[in-house]
Amino acid sequence: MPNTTSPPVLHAEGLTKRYGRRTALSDVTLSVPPGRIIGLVGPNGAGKSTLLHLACGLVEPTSGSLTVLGSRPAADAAHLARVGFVAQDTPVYGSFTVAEHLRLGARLNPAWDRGLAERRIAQVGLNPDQKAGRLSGGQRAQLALTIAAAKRPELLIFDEPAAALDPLARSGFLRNLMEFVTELGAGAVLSSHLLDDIERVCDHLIVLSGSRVQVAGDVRDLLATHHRVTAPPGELERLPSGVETIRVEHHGRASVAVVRGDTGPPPLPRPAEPVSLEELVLSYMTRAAAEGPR
Ligand SMILES: Nc1ncnc2c1ncn2[C@@H]1O[C@H](COP(=O)(O)OP(=O)(O)OP(=O)(O)O)[C@@H](O)[C@H]1O
Repeated sequence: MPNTTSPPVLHAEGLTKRYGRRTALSDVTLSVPPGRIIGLVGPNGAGKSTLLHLACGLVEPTSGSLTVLGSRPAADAAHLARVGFVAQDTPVYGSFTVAEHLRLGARLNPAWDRGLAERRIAQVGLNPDQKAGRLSGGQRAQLALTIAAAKRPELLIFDEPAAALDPLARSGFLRNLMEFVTELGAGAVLSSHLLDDIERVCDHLIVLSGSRVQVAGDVRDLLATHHRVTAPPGELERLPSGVETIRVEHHGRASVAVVRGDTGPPPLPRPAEPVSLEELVLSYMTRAAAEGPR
């Protein structure tokens, strides 16, 4: 079980990744304590997969640093075994059966939990003799999740794992993911465009947009420090110091702002209302899109 003396699950300082002249990730600095389920959200091309690929050691930073569970990503075989990765398209070997995938997993991973793998395959109704190439998207995602979890990693990384699944399959998949994380005592990073999913399973949020982190933190803290204020136009242009405007929308005779005040309830001229996680995320994404690349 992770404890408070464990190193941060992710720790980035000035992390930058360029592909040729294209900047995929720019000057990312963040630190996430262990044992969290981290939601990574952002528009297409924001840099989410790049951050996850850096965390798995699949690509190297151009500059800056990143540690995962206290070490350089994929530093050695032992570190590789501590991280389970499920890639965006949940790749499997089409001509291998489900059972062959499990045997391969056992051969490649010293801490392979055969009991967990076989129990999970039975629970989700996968036929061990079925060729993986004939599985549906949902079944493939379940197989990939089972393989990642049977490594008994300390951190599970998922790149849009549920994107191709129908709502019922997605709901089941997320429930399984939560069960695994609890059973393994592991942390997880989950990138998704589906804010409902993020809201359902994540307790830590990172919003990436335009290759930069727009906001990151504990979900409860973020919801406690962000508010919605509605006021006549003009009134929201002069907010007290210590209150940051994230986004303002004008609707006829009213303006609606999402604001951030980190030192208790913001001293606002109008009542502050709570925001949903979706509203918070969209406010940061809208602001980043309006600012354009920096
Ligand atoms: N191998 C690569 N070569 C060149 N450019 C790349 C490469 N991988 C990513 N990029 C670029 O880096 C930027 C970030 O891409 P990335 O895939 O990390 O975004 P994303 O947030 O995961 O997007 P999506 O939500 O569409 O999956 C994009 O502009 C993308 O075109």
